[in-house]
Amino acid sequence: MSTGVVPTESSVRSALSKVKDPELGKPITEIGMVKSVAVADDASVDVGVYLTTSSCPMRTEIVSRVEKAVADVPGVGQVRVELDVMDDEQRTALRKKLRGDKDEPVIPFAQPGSLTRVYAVASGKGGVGKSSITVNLATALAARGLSVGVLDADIYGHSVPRMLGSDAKPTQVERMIVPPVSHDVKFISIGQFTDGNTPVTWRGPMLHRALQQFLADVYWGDLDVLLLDLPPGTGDVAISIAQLIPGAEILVITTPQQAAAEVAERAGAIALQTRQKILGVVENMSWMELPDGSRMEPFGSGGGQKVADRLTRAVGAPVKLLGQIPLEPLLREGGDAGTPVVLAHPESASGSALRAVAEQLAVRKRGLAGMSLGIDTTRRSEQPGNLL
Ligand SMILES: Nc1ncnc2c1ncn2[C@@H]1O[C@H](COP(=O)(O)OP(=O)(O)OP(=O)(O)O)[C@@H](O)[C@H]1O
Repeated sequence: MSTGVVPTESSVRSALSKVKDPELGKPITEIGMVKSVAVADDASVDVGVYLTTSSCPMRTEIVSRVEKAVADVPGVGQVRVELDVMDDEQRTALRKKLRGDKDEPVIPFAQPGSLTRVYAVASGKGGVGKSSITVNLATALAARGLSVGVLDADIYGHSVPRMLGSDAKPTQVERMIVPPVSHDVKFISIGQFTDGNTPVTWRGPMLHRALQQFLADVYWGDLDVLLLDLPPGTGDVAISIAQLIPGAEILVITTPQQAAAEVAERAGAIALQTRQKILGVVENMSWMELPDGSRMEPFGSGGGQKVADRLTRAVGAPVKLLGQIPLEPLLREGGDAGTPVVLAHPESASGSALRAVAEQLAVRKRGLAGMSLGIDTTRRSEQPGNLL
């Protein structure tokens, strides 16, 4: 581009300050990723960029962001990007910059004053669509401009990566784990740390430790919302979450079916023991629309409202049915293809219903919805996991 303007190193650096690392979400100039900038007489520019690790999965994206930003600087001719890898000292400096100088990482969401809303998505039974709903709510909230993370703690299913269409592995910078991003959602899954489809058979303490690590060692950045996809049932993980993030609120997923509603209600009742707040109930697979426009209810009706009513009575404050999601092939196809239905077909029946639930979560003011269950748990069963 010959505009007569001569590019300077400072104009190039100022353009680079607008380039963010795709995973860390920070300007590359701030986190020590710009190694060098050289502007030649012929107005071509050489930029040296440090990657955090040599196996950085985002290298192509980083190069293209840098090339584009520099090429847009008036007067710049050819742009060449040369990659290098940070040494240990640089990585330590980066980790300290992002996480502070603490030896033991803390769980940011458990700190007083944390602005991240943490929603634990729970169901009594497997297969009611908990992961599908988690992923759709996450991407719908991200599409609304919120900064969103998903922690897939479903040791039996860990289907979040597939539903988000990404098999990218997290990047490790010393002890800090940087989550991959798909559809603008940062995500970490137990599945990223195991081989293929090997079932995870961790129990109690090991699982607790893994969750603690995912919450403390993962660099989530400043999230507006963190969604946790819990394994079905209550048990160990729900108790761990309650201990690790006492402020997490429970979103209960059920189908309209009586039996599913009963177990979902018990899953919600775990909150009574852990004193967590219940955010609301979502009923999935509520009806199927037939070609003539009529609705068929393969799983019966009323389960979601029943769970909401029973939980309302149990906690003594309103628990709302936040939405009913129809059974629709597009939703399953979105999950299989890795593009959630709220993005692939936002106007579909299931897409609209899910977006309406996301809207309620997005506009929710902190501390207003959900109720603190001021119940003395000490006199209840000592083994809350036995509830189910
Ligand atoms: N409303 C829906 N319409 C069509 N298919 C759906 C719907 N909800 C979920 N499914 C499909 O049902 C299957 C189970 O859903 P999903 O994996 O989300 O359930 P889950 O409760 O997370 O299960 P698990 O706890 O076993 O991991 C998936 O194939 C998903 O695509």
